Amino acid sequence: MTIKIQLNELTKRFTGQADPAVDALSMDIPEGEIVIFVGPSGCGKTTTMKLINRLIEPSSGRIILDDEDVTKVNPDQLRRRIGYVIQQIGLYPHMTIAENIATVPKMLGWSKKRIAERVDELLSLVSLEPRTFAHRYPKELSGGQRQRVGVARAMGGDPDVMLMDEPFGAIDPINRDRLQNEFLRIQSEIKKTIVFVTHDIDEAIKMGNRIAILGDQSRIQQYDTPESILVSPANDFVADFIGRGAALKRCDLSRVEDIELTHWPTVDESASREEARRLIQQSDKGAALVLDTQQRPRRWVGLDHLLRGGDQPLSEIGLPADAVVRPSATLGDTLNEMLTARYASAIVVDGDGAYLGVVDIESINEAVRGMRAAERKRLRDQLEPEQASGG
Ligand SMILES: Nc1ncnc2c1ncn2[C@@H]1O[C@H](COP(=O)(O)OP(=O)(O)OP(=O)(O)O)[C@@H](O)[C@H]1O
Repeated sequence: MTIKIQLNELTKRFTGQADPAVDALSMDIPEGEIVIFVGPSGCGKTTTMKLINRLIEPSSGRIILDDEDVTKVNPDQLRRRIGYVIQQIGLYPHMTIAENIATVPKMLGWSKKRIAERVDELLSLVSLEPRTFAHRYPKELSGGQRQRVGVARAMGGDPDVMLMDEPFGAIDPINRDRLQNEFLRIQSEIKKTIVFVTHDIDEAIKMGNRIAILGDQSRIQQYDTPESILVSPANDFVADFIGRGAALKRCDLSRVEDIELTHWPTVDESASREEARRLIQQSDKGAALVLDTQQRPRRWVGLDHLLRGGDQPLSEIGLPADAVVRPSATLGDTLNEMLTARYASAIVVDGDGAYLGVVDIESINEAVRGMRAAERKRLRDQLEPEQASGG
């Protein structure tokens, strides 16, 4: 892991303020990752961002970018290496979209041709058709479109680092979700180092490779991957901040393919009712899954259905085999399916629809226990070398 930005005892005291707004913040920001600052209102997130690009000058401490101390370099030059997106977007209203995006490339003295190409490229990247949007003014765009222009403009000079201060804060939930997904897609291609501020823990978990949960004066309460924060919050502050839904949120980070599936008795749809009954009675389950000739689940047949008499074939009794998921489904989505399913379980099938296994409450419980155990092991492994050297 290469460290892109290092903050070293970074402190900001505003004049006339008794306490520092940011107090001796030290952290490493890895290259190519999205690091999220999340914390309550007024804890110092925005101030910290502005310290990194020196829109606010630190009272003390140092900022190291690419192993170079940039605490004292020319701030204008520093800011050309760092893109900045703010919540109110801050597009220049009297400039067209193309001119807005061209701001930094112009300052960098790029040729007209190179700038025009870059503007087109960036508009396409954020899914705005250049011919339609390049010559409009900001007021002729929707909020979400303006937000995308904000992101495109911050990327104008192709900076390695982007600071994004609640970039999707003012956008309605549906468009917000879409912009987040689009942004993650773009990031998977461009792999910038991104510092992203939000006060929404769900956004932090979705967007972050790492999350820094900040308390007052930007004091780090925990700085770790979303998984680790959800499975083992470092203290009560973090636990309160991530809230009661932590186990459920953790489920959104795991996939069916990562867990052990449960196996229910399966029976061919041409088999006899007698055979189905024998299979169920031999198992510890109350039902069997009827599969067609291509192993695709068709029906759930329970003992009660079989005991009810009649001579319809297995394919015509029981209940439809609904709640079907693929291995790539998240456990969160799978839980959702399970809640509406007759047997409180979801059937897992491969790409051809053939039966692979079942996820039930017990498999989810088992998965959560496994995550906790893995987390405990990780913490032990972290502690041991320290104990060895300290002891
Ligand atoms: N220019 C300033 N002069 C004096 N105090 C300031 C200044 N800017 C911010 N502060 C104070 O510093 C603290 C941190 O503010 P900051 O804007 O960094 O918080 P934040 O975590 O980004 O909050 P929010 O989530 O509400 O945007 C606050 O107490 C704020 O009042």
